[in-house]
Amino acid sequence: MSGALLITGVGQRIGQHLAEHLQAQGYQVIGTYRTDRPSLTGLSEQGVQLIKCDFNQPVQVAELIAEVQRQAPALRGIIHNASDWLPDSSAESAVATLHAMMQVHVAVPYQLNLALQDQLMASEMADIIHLTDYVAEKGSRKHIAYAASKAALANMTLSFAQLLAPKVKVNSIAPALILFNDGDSEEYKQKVRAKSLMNKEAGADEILQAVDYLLQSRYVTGRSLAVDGGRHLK
Ligand SMILES: NC(=O)C1=CN([C@@H]2O[C@H](COP(=O)(O)OP(=O)(O)OC[C@H]3O[C@@H](n4cnc5c(N)ncnc54)[C@H](OP(=O)(O)O)[C@@H]3O)[C@@H](O)[C@H]2O)C=CC1
Ligand SMILES: Nc1nc2c(c(=O)[nH]1)N=C([C@H](O)[C@@H](O)CO)CN2
Repeated sequence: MSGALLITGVGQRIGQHLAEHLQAQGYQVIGTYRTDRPSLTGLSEQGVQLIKCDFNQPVQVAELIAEVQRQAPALRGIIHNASDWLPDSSAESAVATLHAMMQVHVAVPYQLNLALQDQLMASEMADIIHLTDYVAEKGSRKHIAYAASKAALANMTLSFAQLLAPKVKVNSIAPALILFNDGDSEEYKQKVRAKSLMNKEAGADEILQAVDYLLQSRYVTGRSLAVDGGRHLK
């Protein structure tokens, strides 16, 4: 396993797990982060190239693109992991919520994919992986803007797969209940676990295994890999 991989949102949880393990596999991970966290020290010591970027700041996104183009003239892949899970807010800030969801889940992935396509094409083989969500196909009563933005991201998988084939494969991974958040109550955890046939919190390794499968494939593109414990059958 080799080549430069851009992973967004590596400061914690799934993104951190992906960065640590893909760097250990021999890829040169370029990881974006927004918030300074103790985890970043370990990633840096492991050799991950860290770039601070708030996707709500256009100048910082432009600087990120220029820095990736400098560091990786040939880019093995982009994993769009960065995300905010905002609940729908009160009416007065509803548009702000929708804009925030579309910015992090749609606008920046769209901008990065277009701006870095020459670098992806310069790699012997390349992958784009969009981290979407089971709710992209199902909807969500309490995260309407979030789910709509993930559905848009899933649709971009179809478009970019057609645009960049055959040199660059483009796929989605659609998770459900991979990691709970600090502060989730036992009552909430029990309720959410019960939404899937497997009735469990999957763990970040399930996403790493899905990423490994897609990076090693020479054929799968334009598809969404569901990692959701059979939630669609409950
Ligand atoms: N956890 C789960 O059970 C599920 C996760 N998913 C998807 O999997 C992916 C990983 O999930 P998870 O690890 O829980 O994600 P997190 O909620 O931990 O978010 C990942 C990172 O995204 C970064 N981020 C958020 N907003 C911005 C922004 N405006 N600019 C730059 N970075 C930003 C944050 O960076 P920082 O910390 O540096 O501020 C954060 O650490 C996400 O796309 C998520 O939607 C889908 C279904 C289930
Ligand atoms: N960016 C994030 N997206 C999502 C998260 C999260 O923590 N951050 N969590 C979920 C949950 O798994 C939800 O599906 C059940 O609690 C969904 N997306």
